Amino acid sequence: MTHACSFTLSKALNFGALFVRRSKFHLNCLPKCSCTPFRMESSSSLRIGNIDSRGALVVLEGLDRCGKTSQCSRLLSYLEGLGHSVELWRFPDRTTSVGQMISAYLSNQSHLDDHTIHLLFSANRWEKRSMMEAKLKAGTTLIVDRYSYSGVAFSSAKGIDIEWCKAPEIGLLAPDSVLYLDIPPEKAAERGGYGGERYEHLEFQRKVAQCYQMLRDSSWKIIDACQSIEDVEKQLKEIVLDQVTACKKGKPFSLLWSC
Ligand SMILES: Nc1ncnc2c1ncn2[C@@H]1O[C@H](COP(=O)(O)OP(=O)(O)O)[C@@H](O)[C@H]1O
Ligand SMILES: Cc1cn([C@H]2C[C@H](O)[C@@H](COP(=O)(O)OP(=O)(O)O)O2)c(=O)[nH]c1=O
Repeated sequence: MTHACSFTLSKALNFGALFVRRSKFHLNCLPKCSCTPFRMESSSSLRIGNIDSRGALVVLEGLDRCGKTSQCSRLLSYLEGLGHSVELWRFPDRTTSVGQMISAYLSNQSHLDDHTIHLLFSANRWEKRSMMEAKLKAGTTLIVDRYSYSGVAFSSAKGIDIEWCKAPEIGLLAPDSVLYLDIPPEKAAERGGYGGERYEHLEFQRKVAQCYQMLRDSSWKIIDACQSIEDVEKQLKEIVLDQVTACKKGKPFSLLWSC
């Protein structure tokens, strides 16, 4: 078990280092705005007429306890009720061996260098990337609880350079919509349920909130998460349905890092 873990860890770190190196190449080669839409050719695309219909990639982001989990499951039921193909995903995905290392770190059972854990979070997204693309192309909408923005916000809140944090995320699929559940850190802390996990401290969450602000782009919708669960849900449903419709009509994919 220890062996398997250290093997995976070394693989993940090699992979991370490779990405940070390759990202320099990417940064130099890509146009300034790397979210230029493009079509990904594949025989497995769902083609309706001459349109590449696909599922939407919808990401929920925000501080711990902002209400992501509650809203993700409501969105899932809503879209399923309308007859859409939809799945709920979350990052970190703690089911993989990389995910188990992350889980041990978050629950303070292991200690890792800040850069190392950052690359593991990123590797955890990369190991799901091809599955993500396949699902979307097959027409399934993915509602994702946390994504690259969490990766960058939480690591840069520790003082790591933000561009360094973004680098290993370059080339992942860009979300069609990022729903940011906005809540003052003090309010989120009042909701309780802060367990023993590593980042569940008010002072750190304040820094994370500031870092999230630097990541906002045109794909973001900011929702006041202090409203009732039902009011938040109503707003999210509208935004998500618009995206699902746009993607069904063949909205092109984009890649991170979004501008
Ligand atoms: N809009 C809301 N108003 C009040 N309480 C909420 C709201 N949304 C979620 N909660 C409660 O806050 C806690 C954390 O919600 P959860 O959905 O697990 O957040 P997250 O997944 O972002 O950590 C839960 O007890 C949940 O019932
Ligand atoms: C996805 C991701 C999460 N995190 C952090 C955010 C959370 O504090 C923690 C675990 O996420 P999660 O299990 O979603 O916790 P919660 O339900 O409280 O939101 O990991 C990162 O630091 N980097 C990442 O890339």
